[in-house]
Amino acid sequence: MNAAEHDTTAAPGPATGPTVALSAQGLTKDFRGFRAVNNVTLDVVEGQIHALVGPNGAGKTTLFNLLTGYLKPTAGTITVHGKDITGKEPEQIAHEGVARSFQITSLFDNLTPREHVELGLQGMAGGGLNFWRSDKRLLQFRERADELIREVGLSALADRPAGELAYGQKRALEMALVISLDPQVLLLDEPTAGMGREDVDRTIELVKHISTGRTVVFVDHNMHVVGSLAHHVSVLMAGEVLAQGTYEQVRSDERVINAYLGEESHA
Ligand SMILES: Nc1ncnc2c1ncn2[C@@H]1O[C@H](COP(=O)(O)OP(=O)(O)OP(=O)(O)O)[C@@H](O)[C@H]1O
Repeated sequence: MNAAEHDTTAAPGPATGPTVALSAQGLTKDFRGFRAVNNVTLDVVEGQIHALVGPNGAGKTTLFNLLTGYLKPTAGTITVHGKDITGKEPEQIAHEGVARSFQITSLFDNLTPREHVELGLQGMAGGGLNFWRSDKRLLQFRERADELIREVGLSALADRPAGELAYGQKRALEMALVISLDPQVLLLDEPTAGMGREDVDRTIELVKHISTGRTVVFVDHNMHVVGSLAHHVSVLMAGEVLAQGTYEQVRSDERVINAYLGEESHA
């Protein structure tokens, strides 16, 4: 099944079909002779939320790292809005409007959410991540920072040290940092990993909210999250795309049931 057949956002019209935001063609990654990603071809349609799922070791993280430039492919190409970004550095890919979620380790315990976002905005504005800049200079980013913090539901905690935030709140702060880059394509690596049900549901709503006007690719093991968010699902198995389609389509696919959804109980 082809992503183009499930587009929900592109205007009707030209036979060219929906716009592809991010595309992998024949993407392959070998680690010392072990093929972790094998000839993966997939299109992420602009404006859609695209899930990458699959059993442990299927190659999801490797594919994610290839798409964001943290790993270089052994073969194949990656394009963003038609532009070839294969082999480019993560920073160059970020310049093309592709951002990925930060890991929790990138937060500083002593800095508040507001300071984190202000510094992120400062870095993006070309000021670099200079902690010794004057408060006055940072003030210019305050308004936007407060807006982003509000968007992720952290206004009440804006001035608390990040080290005091609960796990789900730290993940929300990471989300604010990613969207502060104002990416067109947002890649979220297991946005609900390690969360309890309440935080999972909050994160689902948050991802829906921040996906407005953006394209989102996410990796997640939680089928409730995938079913709630994804317009399109690519199922990986042993480094290959086993099936693609809507959540309903892939979950009723015999190959997927055999290979993966049998594991759903411990997702
Ligand atoms: N740097 C590496 N060197 C060697 N093998 C690797 C490396 N990174 C990943 N692999 C192997 O590639 C395969 C795919 O791993 P990957 O982490 O991409 O899977 P995954 O689908 O993300 O799994 P999980 O859901 O457990 O995170 C695994 O067999 C893994 O052991």
